[in-house]
Amino acid sequence: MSAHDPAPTTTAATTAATATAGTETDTDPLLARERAHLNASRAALRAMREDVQALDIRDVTANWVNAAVLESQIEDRIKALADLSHTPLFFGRLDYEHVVGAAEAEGAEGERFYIGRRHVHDADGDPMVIDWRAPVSQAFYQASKKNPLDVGLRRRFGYTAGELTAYEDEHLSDPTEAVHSSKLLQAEIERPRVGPMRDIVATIQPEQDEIVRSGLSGSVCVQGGPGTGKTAVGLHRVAYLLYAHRERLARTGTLIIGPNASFLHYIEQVLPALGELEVKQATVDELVASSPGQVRVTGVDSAATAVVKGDARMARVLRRAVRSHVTLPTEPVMVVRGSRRWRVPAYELEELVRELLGRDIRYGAAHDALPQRIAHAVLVQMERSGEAPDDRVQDAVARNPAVKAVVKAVWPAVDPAKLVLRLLSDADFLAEHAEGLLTADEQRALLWTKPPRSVKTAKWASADAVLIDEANDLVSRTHSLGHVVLDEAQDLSPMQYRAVGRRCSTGSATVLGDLAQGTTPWATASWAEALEHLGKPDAAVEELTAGFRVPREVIAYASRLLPTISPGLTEVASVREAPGSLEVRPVEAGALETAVVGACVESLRHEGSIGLIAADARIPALSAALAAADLPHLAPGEETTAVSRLTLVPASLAKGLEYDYVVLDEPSAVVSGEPDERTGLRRLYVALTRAVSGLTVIHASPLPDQLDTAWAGSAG
Ligand SMILES: Nc1ncnc2c1ncn2[C@@H]1O[C@H](COP(=O)(O)OP(=O)(O)OP(=O)(O)O)[C@@H](O)[C@H]1O
Repeated sequence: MSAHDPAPTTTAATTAATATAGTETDTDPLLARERAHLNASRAALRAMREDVQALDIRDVTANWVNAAVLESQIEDRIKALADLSHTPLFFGRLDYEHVVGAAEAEGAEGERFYIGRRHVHDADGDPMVIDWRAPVSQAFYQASKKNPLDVGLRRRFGYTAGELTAYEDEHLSDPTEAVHSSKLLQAEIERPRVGPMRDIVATIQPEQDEIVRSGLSGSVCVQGGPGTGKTAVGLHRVAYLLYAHRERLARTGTLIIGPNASFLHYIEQVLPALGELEVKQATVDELVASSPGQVRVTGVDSAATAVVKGDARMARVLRRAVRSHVTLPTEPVMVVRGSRRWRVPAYELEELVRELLGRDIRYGAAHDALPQRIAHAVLVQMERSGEAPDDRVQDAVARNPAVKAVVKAVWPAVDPAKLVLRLLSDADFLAEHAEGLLTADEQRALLWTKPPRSVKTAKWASADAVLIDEANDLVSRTHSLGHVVLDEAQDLSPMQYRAVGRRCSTGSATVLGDLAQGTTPWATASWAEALEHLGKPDAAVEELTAGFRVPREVIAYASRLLPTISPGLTEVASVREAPGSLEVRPVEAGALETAVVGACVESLRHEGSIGLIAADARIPALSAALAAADLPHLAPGEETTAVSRLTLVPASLAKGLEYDYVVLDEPSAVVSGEPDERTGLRRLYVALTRAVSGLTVIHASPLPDQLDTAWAGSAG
């Protein structure tokens, strides 16, 4: 069989796709040819690596600083050129019907292309593998029978233990060939999930690809139910943007924001596996903690207080409070230089101050500009009286003690942390600036019952750090990055959106989330609102509805909660063909832990990772029960390995994570662990949607009505 063999391809494809190494496929000449290309590509990659290793930089660098920079660049390149045995060099092939035009081909010529994670060329510079992000590769993800994009053949390759063992062909321009679903995609989705998150380059779906490749200048917001690939899409989008706009983003920077450290740890391998080593990751708390003059967070707010602190109206309160430091001058300023005295009258100073207030520049920038403005007024007088002062004179006047004194009185420096401290401790000061914005109750919720003595001794909560960050930005502009990916965005407060928005004010953002998974008291109700706070109201909102994680039966069960927790949201349509399993087991009150441990033991008989998810308050009891049964377990974020596969997951940390088999302990405890029922049910929805292959729910207390009444399945 050859690439252009008229043999019935569906059969050939199916046979080939399901074939494994060591079977008759070893004699398949086509597979042999593809393996030969793989070996030749590997050899070419080795040669590329050796070329870089052999580089002698002694003659080209003028000094040691340049040499050090160049050396580290070379080291990175050597790392990027490593041939990783567990990541195949290419995963697909495209045979175009015609030679591809120069614009799309970029670094590749001809009509046949092998698509892989990186570009590989032979000794003559001819391409052997094309980067998946190159324009010519896009058809691999987008071409269809309906719109073949000039692709005659799309071939997907299957690997077993690093060996090329299977392929699957689609003759897109052949009207007689039936459309069939990809077995390799199914195999990839169903592969056990041990270890950190993996890349999905080989199987990105068309609707995902559109988001991945959307331009750098626009912001995108993706709403998608659990397991629809939002995180995967966000990470691949970063990889794509770095490829398409490498120089610009190297200058401006990219950042991925996730909900907590264990989640960030779970996703941190994806970009390095795609050759991108430079992307930073942070939580919102870490982000604001890194701004200048920040405080140490040691306190916790009540939900009611945190909601007020996170409300966008706080930005206006802070703005008023910052600007309240400006007082209009009532006295003239007298500058003495040599034998002469120059007087700027109060009304002229007032004009300067009013002009700066009206220009809406940052408070700190105006503070820095005012001395120069006053000096300019003095210079005008000097010129009028026949002197010819230059810039140095203006600078000297600006530094004159009389000018400094008037600036200090009129436009004093503001310390953001001290300002927030005063707002939260001084009822009159707060009332003055919150008037017409916050109710008396809201103001009371903000005030510390026992005001701290100083910034250092205050028990700052994380919402306070966000307020300080806002105040910081009112004083001096926050540095903006080129692109920010914000994952699990539904959980941010308006003030947190503003904090993230500042970090991409001159760049763009990818916002990923699911309104139904919002579990903070301030979780966003609509994307339009969230994007407004982020400062990207024009971002395109896309929806992903195909689910790649949760089996059909399990997602259907979890979706019974949707009408209560997020009416109007589309239920995820699972693309998983394997049926998966769902079991709901009621047990006697005293037998809960034993039943849970038993379910973990059963799950461990399967391949892959196991997550035991429970209400946070239940974790100590379950940890003890696992220990008593000699079942070692990990904490979320700790990497599962072939020997250590069971993780005990507090429900509050389950978001974004996934396990092959999930045992869910006592759903009603997960719900009652939250301040209100809707948040509790949303937390439960998150917990119910972490399973890739099977979910066992164990309960001693009645299940929430939404799950129970509608459920006529295998309970018991
Ligand atoms: N096109 C794809 N091919 C193969 N696997 C995919 C694809 N898209 C997503 N997946 C896999 O599906 C799983 C869920 O993806 P991901 O975690 O990105 O979903 P999510 O929408 O962020 O979920 P959640 O809302 O629960 O955070 C992951 O294992 C991911 O690798």
